[in-house]
Amino acid sequence: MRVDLEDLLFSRGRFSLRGSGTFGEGVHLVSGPVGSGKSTLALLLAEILRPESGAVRRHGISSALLLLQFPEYHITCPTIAEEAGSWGLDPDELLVRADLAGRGDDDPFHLSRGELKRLILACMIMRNPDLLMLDEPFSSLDCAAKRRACSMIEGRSEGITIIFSHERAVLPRVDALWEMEGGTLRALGSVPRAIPRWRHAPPYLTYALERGARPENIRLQDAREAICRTQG
Ligand SMILES: Nc1ncnc2c1ncn2[C@@H]1O[C@H](COP(=O)(O)OP(=O)(O)OP(=O)(O)O)[C@@H](O)[C@H]1O
Repeated sequence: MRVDLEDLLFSRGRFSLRGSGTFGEGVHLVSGPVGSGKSTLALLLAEILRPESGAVRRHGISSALLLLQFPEYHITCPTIAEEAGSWGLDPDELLVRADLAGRGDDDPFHLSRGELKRLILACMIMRNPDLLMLDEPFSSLDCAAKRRACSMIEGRSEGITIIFSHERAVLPRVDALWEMEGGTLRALGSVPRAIPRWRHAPPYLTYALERGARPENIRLQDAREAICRTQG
């Protein structure tokens, strides 16, 4: 199972996106500043946008889902329970998973944006597609909800998960790092070897690296453990 980007080129006004590389099984983080092109890449990978030249080729993938940055765009039903049904999911199970038990009869638009994001993310994780693309899954969430979203993502035992995010505080364990800068995608490689190459690494990782620590992954706890090991 993999997705190949072959010399991708996409232009919109003065903005151009370029990228090549392969997304294999596991969790990938495409990080980069606001406006660097992460959402555009997500739409190209989801085949919603078409490249000017080059190609996105999927191999061995039979199902794909894209979590849009604005979760309102996913809503199609007047109640949360019906929304669950539209995904082919059991409403009670979904509501527990999304920490929204007892809210099945509510209008999805009455949820806060963070609650809505949690709901749609839970729908997608429960559908378990081969290719799951998550555009800014942590925005609008508080720290506890970000941590819950991270464990949902880490709980996926197979398939390809690609996270597009500028989040630099609460992150999940990942297998590979990519960086988007000014429309250019750079493959940094697999974690942990890629961590020192990450220009927009969260401050806690930079701090750990500067002290000679070598975190095994990108989470705060990985940086803490690495510092502990270094200090004996
Ligand atoms: N529909 C559009 N029409 C014109 N320009 C757009 C459109 N959508 C995005 N852009 C521009 O394309 C560039 C890349 O935008 P994109 O949304 O992909 O960035 P991003 O890295 O996802 O940003 P963010 O972190 O804010 O989500 C930006 O300069 C943006 O202003």
